[in-house]
Amino acid sequence: MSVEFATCTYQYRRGPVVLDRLSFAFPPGRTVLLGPNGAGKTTLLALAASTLKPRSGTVSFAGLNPGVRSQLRAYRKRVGWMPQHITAVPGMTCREQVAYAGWLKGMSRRDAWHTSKEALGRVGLGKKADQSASSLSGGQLRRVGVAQTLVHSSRLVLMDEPTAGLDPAQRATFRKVVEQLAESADVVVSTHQTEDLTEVYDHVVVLSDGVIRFNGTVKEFYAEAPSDTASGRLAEGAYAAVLGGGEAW
Ligand SMILES: Nc1ncnc2c1ncn2[C@@H]1O[C@H](COP(=O)(O)OP(=O)(O)OP(=O)(O)O)[C@@H](O)[C@H]1O
Repeated sequence: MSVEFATCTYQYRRGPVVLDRLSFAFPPGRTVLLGPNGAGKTTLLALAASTLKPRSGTVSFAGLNPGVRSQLRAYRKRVGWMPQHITAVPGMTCREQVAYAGWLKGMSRRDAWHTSKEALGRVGLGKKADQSASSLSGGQLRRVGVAQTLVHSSRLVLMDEPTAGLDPAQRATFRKVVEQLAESADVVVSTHQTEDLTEVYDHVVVLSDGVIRFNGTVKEFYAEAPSDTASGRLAEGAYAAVLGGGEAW
């Protein structure tokens, strides 16, 4: 099972056509979505999260189409979305913020409150549960963002540039979170940094100018690198090759 786009077109009101009749399915498992700035990664993920609606074509996951009114709620319950910028809700504790996200996804208050503690524990913030969300560091706030996707037991978790601005230690923690998440959900993580492509992922998708340039396993992706590429630079070499030798960012 995976999220599928069928001849999807998306254009911002006063902006470019970002996706033009795109037909594509994210593979199941752990996928990293690579692409330069402006490639359309956020747009693609926001369509998958149903926060944007395609101008034409359909998005579907688990047999549900978010464009059909009666299926939207069930769709959103299954799909967790972590946007690029997580903001602390003023006056809420971490636990309240996570529980609130669950309630917004249709959980009862009681269930959302109950599972919020566990979700925070899974991202290593159990001890901060009763602390004001506004008092957290940027990296900790992102972990709250991850907990918000865990609270309603998503089957698919979409994360938009979750590692931007994280230090190396926080990146390492994030990789563990992805590994844990993948035990119960498919995960798609977008980034424009090839160093985020680690052994944690099974698949690579490269998007550029709204077009899927590559969709395959990590091994297949590395094979795109020129044969004289040093082993430590395979991701970088493959990315440049897939983008046609253009700038990697
Ligand atoms: N709200 C908007 N209104 C108009 N144009 C937009 C809007 N949001 C994005 N765009 C344009 O759509 C295109 C795709 O943007 P998108 O944010 O999806 O790319 P991205 O790959 O996520 O980029 P980045 O890595 O920089 O976040 C870009 O040309 C961008 O300028």
